Amino acid sequence: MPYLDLDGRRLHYRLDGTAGTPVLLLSNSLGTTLDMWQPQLAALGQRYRLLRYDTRGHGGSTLGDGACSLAQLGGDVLALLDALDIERVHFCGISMGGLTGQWLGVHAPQRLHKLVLCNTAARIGSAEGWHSRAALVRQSGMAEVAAGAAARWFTADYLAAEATAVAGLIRQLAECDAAGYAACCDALATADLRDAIAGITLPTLVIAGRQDPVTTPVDADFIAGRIAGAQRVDLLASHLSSIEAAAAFNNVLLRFLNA
Ligand SMILES: O=C(O)CC1=CCC(=O)O1
Repeated sequence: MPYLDLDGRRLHYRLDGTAGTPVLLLSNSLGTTLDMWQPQLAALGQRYRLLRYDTRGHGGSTLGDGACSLAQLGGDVLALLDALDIERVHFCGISMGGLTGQWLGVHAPQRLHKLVLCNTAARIGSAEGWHSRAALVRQSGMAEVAAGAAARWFTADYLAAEATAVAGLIRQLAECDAAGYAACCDALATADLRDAIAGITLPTLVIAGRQDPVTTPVDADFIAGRIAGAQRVDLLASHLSSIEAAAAFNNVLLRFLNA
């Protein structure tokens, strides 16, 4: 289990695949870990070296002094690339990870080849909503947020068909460090890249879930409309489309990256 030490914090990551092949960096959503990319490993790992990490305050990555902003989340990615001596990567992030990708596309495009933004928005939710969710978990722990997550993350059909797999993800969310989760809610509360992403010039693919109630196809249209030349795809899924529609997700991603 490799860890990167960063000023009293540690960042948990995994780098799998053959040295010399292009690196695809995968960035997780709020309340998940690098394990969420399990459905991508076999399909994408044949062609790409896969670099995954737990976002700050999640999984094996600690929070540090407690504060968290989108710039810090983006800075963690740059610190990881520097530490591993990797100049440039393809970047794929989902939801909060997609916001981190947008931040990198704006502030560090020289470290990226192609950008894949999945089930995300240039501004996710509202500051008020994130502040109240942060306050809830700081006060009462993860139980209430975990209880509502399945309906935010997956369609009813997927929940019925894959109850065991979903239960595992929800259990992991319930065990998430409340302080780490809340700090990332704080980061989401202030993250607003609606103007800034117009400056992104990287080849970009924007993926939405047709039934995503959190970051909707309209949010994806907004991003694709602001980034010149961005490609735009809808999948038959809710919020965690990389899990719910894994085969289609992998195909779309490979077609874009391999082109
Ligand atoms: O609310 C959720 O659990 C979904 C979500 C919002 C931002 C993110 O990364 O996940």
